[in-house]
Amino acid sequence: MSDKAPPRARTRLYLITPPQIGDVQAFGKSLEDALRAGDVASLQLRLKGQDGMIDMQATRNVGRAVIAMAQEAGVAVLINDSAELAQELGADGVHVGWDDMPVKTARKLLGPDAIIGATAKNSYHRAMQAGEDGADYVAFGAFYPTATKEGTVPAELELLEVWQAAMLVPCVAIGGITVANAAPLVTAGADFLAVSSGVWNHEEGPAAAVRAFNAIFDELAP
Ligand SMILES: Cc1ncc(COP(=O)(O)OP(=O)(O)O)c(N)n1
Ligand SMILES: Cc1nc(C(=O)O)sc1CCOP(=O)(O)O
Ligand SMILES: [Mg+2]
Repeated sequence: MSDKAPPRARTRLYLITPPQIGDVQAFGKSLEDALRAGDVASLQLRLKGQDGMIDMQATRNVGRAVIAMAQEAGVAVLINDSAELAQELGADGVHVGWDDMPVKTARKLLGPDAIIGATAKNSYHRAMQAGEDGADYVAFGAFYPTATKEGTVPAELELLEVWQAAMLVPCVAIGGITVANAAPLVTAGADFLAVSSGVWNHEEGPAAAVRAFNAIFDELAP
């Protein structure tokens, strides 16, 4: 038996919805095209009101339109902030931040098979705690400036390097990621890149963005 750590897996894309969606049908079509364009590991429904809090009704509307389609395409669907809503909508899991439900509580509610992700911002300590509490991944960020979320803190590549070398819990990189700035995060050890505007606002459209991210992952695959 070998005591060597298993080889690192190829980095994968973790899509995050725009915070507001005006036309749910048009978004559904755009998402379907994006999911057909290349590998996408997961999709987070992150619908926010003007106050930055989860928009429950928008999440329900978008969820009913896209969750089954994404799951049929092999994409795990997570709901931002609300484990209860994840349960109600039949999603695969929830992403929780520092001010949201604790990881342990979400696990109790959703059970052992649910995917529970946790925000670590730029804190290795918070990430360790989330891993100990049973998170399936930890998310470091923000690696680049972003207009999608207020109040982010800058994160350094070294967090990914150190985490990848020492820990088995997968790490996600988030914050202002585009096809133009993704490569260093892949090389540093991110298991997943979580991307919102870098996909939905790509100049050639979301499907082209998914293709371009996957080309980067292929090129830099370990
Ligand atoms: C994959 C991923 N990472 C981090 C976050 C941020 O979560 P949080 O700090 O709770 O902030 P909001 O997204 O709720 O504004 C995330 N959503 N997804
Ligand atoms: C939701 C979120 N959380 C962040 C964090 O640093 O924890 S940054 C961020 C915004 C992600 O969207 P975009 O890809 O458009 O920058
Ligand atoms: Mg949150």
